[in-house]
Amino acid sequence: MNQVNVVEQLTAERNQLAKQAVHVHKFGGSSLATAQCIERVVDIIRQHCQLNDLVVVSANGDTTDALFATYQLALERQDTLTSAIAQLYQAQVELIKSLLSAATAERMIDYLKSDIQQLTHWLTSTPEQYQADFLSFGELWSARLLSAILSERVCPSYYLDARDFLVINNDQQCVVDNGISLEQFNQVTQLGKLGVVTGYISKDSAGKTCTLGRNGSDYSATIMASLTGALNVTLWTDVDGIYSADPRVVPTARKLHRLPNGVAKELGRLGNPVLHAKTLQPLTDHSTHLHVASSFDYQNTGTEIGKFGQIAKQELSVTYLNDLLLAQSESFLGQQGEQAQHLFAAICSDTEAGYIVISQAQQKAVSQWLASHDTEVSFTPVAILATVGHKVVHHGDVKARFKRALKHEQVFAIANSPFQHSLIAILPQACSVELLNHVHHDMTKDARHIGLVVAGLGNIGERFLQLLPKQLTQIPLLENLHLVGLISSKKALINNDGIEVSQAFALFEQEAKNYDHQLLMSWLSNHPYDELIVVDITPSEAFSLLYGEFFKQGIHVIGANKWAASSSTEHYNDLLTTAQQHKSLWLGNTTVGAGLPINYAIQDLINSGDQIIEISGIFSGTLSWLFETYDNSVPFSQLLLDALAQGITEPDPREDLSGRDVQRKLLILARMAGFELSLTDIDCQNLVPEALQQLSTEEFLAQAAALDSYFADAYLQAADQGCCIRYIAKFSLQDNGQLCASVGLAVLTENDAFANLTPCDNVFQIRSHWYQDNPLLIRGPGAGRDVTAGGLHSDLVNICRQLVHRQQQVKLKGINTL
Ligand SMILES: Nc1ncnc2c1ncn2[C@@H]1O[C@H](COP(=O)(O)OP(=O)(O)O)[C@@H](O)[C@H]1O
Ligand SMILES: N[C@@H](CC(=O)OP(=O)(O)O)C(=O)O
Repeated sequence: MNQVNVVEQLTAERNQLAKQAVHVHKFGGSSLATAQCIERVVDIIRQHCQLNDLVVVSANGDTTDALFATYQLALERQDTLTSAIAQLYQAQVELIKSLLSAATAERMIDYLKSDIQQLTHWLTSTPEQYQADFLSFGELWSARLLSAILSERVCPSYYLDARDFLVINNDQQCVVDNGISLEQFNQVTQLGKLGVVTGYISKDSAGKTCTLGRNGSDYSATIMASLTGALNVTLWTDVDGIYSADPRVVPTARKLHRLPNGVAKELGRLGNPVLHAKTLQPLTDHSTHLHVASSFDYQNTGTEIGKFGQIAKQELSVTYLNDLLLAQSESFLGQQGEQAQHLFAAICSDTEAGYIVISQAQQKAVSQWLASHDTEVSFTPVAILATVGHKVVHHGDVKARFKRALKHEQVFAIANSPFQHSLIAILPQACSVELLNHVHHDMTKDARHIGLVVAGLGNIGERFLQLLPKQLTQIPLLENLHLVGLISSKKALINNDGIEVSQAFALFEQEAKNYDHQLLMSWLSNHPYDELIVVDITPSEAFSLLYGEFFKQGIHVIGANKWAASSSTEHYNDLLTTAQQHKSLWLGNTTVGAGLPINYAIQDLINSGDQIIEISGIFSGTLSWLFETYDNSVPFSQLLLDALAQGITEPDPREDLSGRDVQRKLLILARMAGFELSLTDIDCQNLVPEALQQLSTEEFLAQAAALDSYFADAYLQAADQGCCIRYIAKFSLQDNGQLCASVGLAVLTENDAFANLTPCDNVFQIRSHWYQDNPLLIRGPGAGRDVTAGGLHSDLVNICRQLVHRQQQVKLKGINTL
């Protein structure tokens, strides 16, 4: 068979199997520690697995530790061995009894008794011959138990002892013999059932049991994926992802949402317990997706390991390994040093200084190798502390920061890592909690990645995006802000690796897909950012109805859209409560007065202890223009058509004349000022006579002259008294504690503060306890492309300022989950 045919056949086999094993789920010991944990795992399997997936399990809880301790007692011939064995037995019996029906439990206990008999025999005769066989019981018991539970409660299931098929070369590297393993796997696998496979254990080519090393079940899982062509591997553990440092030790650790393959490999090699050093080895073609998730909080998104763009590559983390040895010898100089580094897969080395750093277990092997070279060697206990990130060795700034962080510490050397993704400091003493926290802080303090989604790409949206590139370069607070989503009413473009801001519109034109609500919501709930901000520049009520969902996901909203802030009291209060519960921020600077700082003024007064008693003014740019300009020299309807032609009114000017927009704005301000009010509490004068209200836009425009006499009369009556007419909004607190609120046409004296505005300007007058007789006035452009887009940018900077120091809580079992 030629090469192509072999590949084709292998691919065909893989594909066939891929249909069977779609997903490999690995549950670590912590996820299977107690009956309650196992119940949770059964739930996860029920929800996430399908028949023919594979489940790989570790020993329950600390069983492997207990087995090691028992083995040690056996080696030392200690009297306590019998009671240690009894404890192993008892722990399993308790799990079996609490999770299975009486009949199945009885059968399982019979199997267990026979295992105990077997292992007692080994441990009391020649334990050293049976170490691996003995340690294998942890995974065997765990797989047998889970499979029995699944068969009783979920689906047909069977357990597989990996020693029945998984063959490795166990001299040092644990390399899998894929050919034989696959062939034997095909013989033992059962179709139409969910297989539960033992992690951690395998056999060598002579059929002897061997283990894959501590934490080796992760490696078992990726081996299974590679053998079966599974496209996904999920490592379910007790933490909801991989963090920038061990979260049990570093409370400020950040979740790494997406880890590039090479970086994950390096983290595993340098001590991160969530990833065994070899976990990524079998996934050479990178088509399999690796995912770390918490079995204690399985709705929460974990860490994805794969191939990602620039944003994921910026992440840094810190890891450490204690109990290592620094081996110094002439033989570690030059080429020989390189050979030794490779042979012992040293943690790090320096072939100019003549040393390698190895694990304590390697001391004997290294000594033997050096003896054959006839050179002296000295071994010194050391630890390492490393900063890990994509190609960090090439980042002078990261290197400099790492050195600065260690400036006052005792460091033997900063060594060359054999891989480009880490910088490694060798410490003459164990890495302390303080040191780890200190270095982690210095390396990651500025790293919070914020995703930005812009919804609504109309006039203001376009301007907002045009301003964005410059904002990102000139405002330090926006340093880690990435545009990741663009949404119009029909299309959406989402890119986790970031959308180039200077080409946002072109990219949207080329790459946006039809808007799919389901897909969008699922992305929003699984986004890989520390924080996500949605800027709503749509006029859509439907989009505003998503705010509640956004808040539940911890997503922040900047709304130019008035619907949510002026919705019913019940809905509005619900939104506020949900946002508060989920620590989501909601800013709406531009809903009233575009970029004018009316919201800041109100908030500042209230936060400072003042009480607002009245707000009034002209809140509509359109109505401001119309009444500032109208002098009865041309009919009102003609002025209205002029305003329409200039884009000053809405396409249907009745939306402006109805007063509803002003009514909503007054409601928003009243709520901002701390009053509970609904739209119906605000009297609203509709300037469109009833007869014109139901017409189509065209019909209305054709009959607009019907408005003229009303406005001419109003104007002339006012002018007779030296006054003018303006559309005013006002709420005020009455002596009886009631709020009186209305919007409508009012007659003002010519020198009134509201009577002499630049057409289109807004004016806001605030009376409070501190500003009673001489009220606070804010006036200026209250609409328009630049000022509204500018107001949205003001909200964006404001939100980023509030988020910059925010820390997300680590979801870690035992610390904050059950
Ligand atoms: N950088 C890190 N990110 C996440 N977890 C870490 C990290 N460093 C150490 N840990 C710890 O690793 C533990 C998970 O590893 P492990 O004991 O192998 O889990 P399992 O029993 O599921 O295989 C977690 O409890 C977590 O606290
Ligand atoms: N039970 C083995 C193998 C393993 O991978 O366990 P865990 O998934 O709990 O780290 C050990 O404790 O080393």
